[in-house]
Amino acid sequence: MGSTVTALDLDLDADLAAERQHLATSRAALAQMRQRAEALFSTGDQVAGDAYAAETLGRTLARRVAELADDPTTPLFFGRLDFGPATGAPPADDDRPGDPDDGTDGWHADHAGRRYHVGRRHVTDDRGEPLVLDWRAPVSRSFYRASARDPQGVAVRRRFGFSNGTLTSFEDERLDRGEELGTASRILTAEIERPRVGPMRDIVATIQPEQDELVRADLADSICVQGAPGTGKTAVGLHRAAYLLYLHRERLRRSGVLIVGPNRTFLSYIAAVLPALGEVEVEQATVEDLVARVPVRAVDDPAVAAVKHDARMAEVLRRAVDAYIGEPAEPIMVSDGSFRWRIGLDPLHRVVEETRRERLPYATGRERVRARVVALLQRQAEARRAESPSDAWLRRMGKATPVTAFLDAVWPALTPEGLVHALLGDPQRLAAAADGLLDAEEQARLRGLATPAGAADPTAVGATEPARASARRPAPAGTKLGRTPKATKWTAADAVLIDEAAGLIERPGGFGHVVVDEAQDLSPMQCRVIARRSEHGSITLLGDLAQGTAPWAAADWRDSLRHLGKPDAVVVPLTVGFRVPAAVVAFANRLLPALAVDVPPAESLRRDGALDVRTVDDLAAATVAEVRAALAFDGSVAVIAADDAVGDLRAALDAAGVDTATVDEPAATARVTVVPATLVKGLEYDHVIVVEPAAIVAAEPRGLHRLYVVLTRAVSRLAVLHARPLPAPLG
Ligand SMILES: Nc1ncnc2c1ncn2[C@@H]1O[C@H](COP(=O)(O)OP(=O)(O)OP(=O)(O)O)[C@@H](O)[C@H]1O
Repeated sequence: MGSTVTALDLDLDADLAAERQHLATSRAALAQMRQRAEALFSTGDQVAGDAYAAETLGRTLARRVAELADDPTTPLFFGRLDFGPATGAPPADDDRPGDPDDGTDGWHADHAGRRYHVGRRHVTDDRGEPLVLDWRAPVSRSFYRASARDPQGVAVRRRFGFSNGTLTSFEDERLDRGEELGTASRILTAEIERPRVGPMRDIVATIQPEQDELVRADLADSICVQGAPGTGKTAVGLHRAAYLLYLHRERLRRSGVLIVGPNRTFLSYIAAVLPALGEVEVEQATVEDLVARVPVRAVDDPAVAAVKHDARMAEVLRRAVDAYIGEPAEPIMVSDGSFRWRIGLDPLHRVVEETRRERLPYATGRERVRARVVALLQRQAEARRAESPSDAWLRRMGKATPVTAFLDAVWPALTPEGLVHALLGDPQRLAAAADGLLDAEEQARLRGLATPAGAADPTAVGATEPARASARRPAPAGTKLGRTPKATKWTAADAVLIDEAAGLIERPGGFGHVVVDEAQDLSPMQCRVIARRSEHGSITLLGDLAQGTAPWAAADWRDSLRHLGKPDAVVVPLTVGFRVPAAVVAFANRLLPALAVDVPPAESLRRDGALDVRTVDDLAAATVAEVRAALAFDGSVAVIAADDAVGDLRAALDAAGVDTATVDEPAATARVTVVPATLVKGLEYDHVIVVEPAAIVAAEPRGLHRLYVVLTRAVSRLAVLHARPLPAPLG
């Protein structure tokens, strides 16, 4: 084709120029909104009535300023909706014009003939007219859900292409003429094929309809998303958090939203997504962070950890707490000036029994018993003195030595650490609590006495590779019980038990919504950690049973949901992959039959990408050569190997003059990261070089699952280098 300029080209140029103008106007308006917020912030203390009000206002305004930050490299809007003229009557079961638009209708008469730009946040001009609509606004929903079959009143959907914040192109779908691009959209393709660098980005511009359905699920709904690698589970969870915060701002600001991820590396990888969407107040934590009441200074043998993470421990602990509640043995006598009050054994029995039946948190129960004893004293005093005692009298009675002594005898004060310390340190106490739940061998393991099952000599001829690998690691020492809880060296599993105990003793505070990523790896007891924090809220559970690498990894989401206290949550599959190219998915999927999980197969949207599986003699030299070749392309490069091979590979790359980073240095400028296999879950890199799969598999009991995770990290290219034979399913 020649370069004849057609009328259509001129139209397109004019359109593009107009859109650029709208972008410039919107940016200027956002800058003004921010300036106004900053001006309010600096004068906030003058308008607020008192110091407290000034502080609250200051915080609100500071947040507003942060929310209005404009990142010149991210587009302020990414789409446009042109609603057609209102025609015909609305369907009978639908909203009427003028009804509040809840976004669930197919009738948009209120929007007929209007045009909206859809972006990351609302931007209005100085008269309050919208220049950009937040992607979470009800009307923006049509940007994600309208289709040729159900246009929802939209005549044209326009998507914009950007390069470094500059608007470079657009793509129209005339839904009113039955045109729809779906996943054939050039702009979607460019976005998913974009070379990855740095931390995770939001996907607001290209959320797909089945993802949007999850993102916009009701706050009351708990959902579980089962999705193959790269189907956007993490993205969906983060966008759901942002969406719920938008819709229920005040409520969730009070109760809070929590994101739980598998480790710090992952949390720092996703940390920038919510702030980029204007959400700066979401707490992100690992389960270890949530249970960090005690420092972890010891490591359990896997067989011991398995018992501590078992759901039966919840009942053991509950019984252990109950066992502290005793029977009253003698009456209470309190001297009160010239009076002496006496409460006999019968009423005391009734008080304890009644309180026990209420099944309150233990510490609340203790205070309830105290209050009931004081009430009995009060009744006697009133009968004798014919007047109501003062509050000070009630407080004094509550603290009277005989009352406290009674409480200490029948309902002693208890700390979570103290409870677990006593349970692990006292065989009789443990035997009583575990009777019929844990066998003698399991009880011995809890007390650190039993030889862990299967702990044959790891160096013996014929010992399995996992046994040899674990022999290279320092032997786990288990809990080192000191004389007091403080002097005890606790393990990570102990911290979970202590959190369970805390939940029995005190009523924990909860979040309005909790998003749990990589949830397939949670043990039943870890699920309960989260259940306690979402008892009155909802959860979004994200994971892939095929990627379960923990010894207690879930085999069925129903079990996890039960432990999470949300047995009725729906399990929704996501099956379209946005990360891993089809050829790489096909290679990794060869492992699936060996993983013993029932998961729906996923299909990749990506037809591009390259897979190269090679036998090599010298792994280090081949890795260096492969990294050099990868650096010729754009994007990030990761070398992934068994944990104990990482040091040598990094040294080889350093020696060859290749600058490398570790996963713990997210700000590092090096494009090459050397990643231990156990830390790569949830992450992605443009070009992935997997070194010696057999060693990755051999390093741990669920090594094949680990390898499946490792092989599904590549966005564009995967090279697999091996000196030993490939694990059977891949060979
Ligand atoms: N609708 C979308 N548009 C563009 N990119 C998307 C979309 N959905 C997901 N992605 C991209 O696909 C990649 C994988 O997404 P994400 O990490 O959320 O997947 P995941 O299911 O959590 O993967 P894993 O199981 O490996 O943890 C990310 O780069 C994400 O930005």
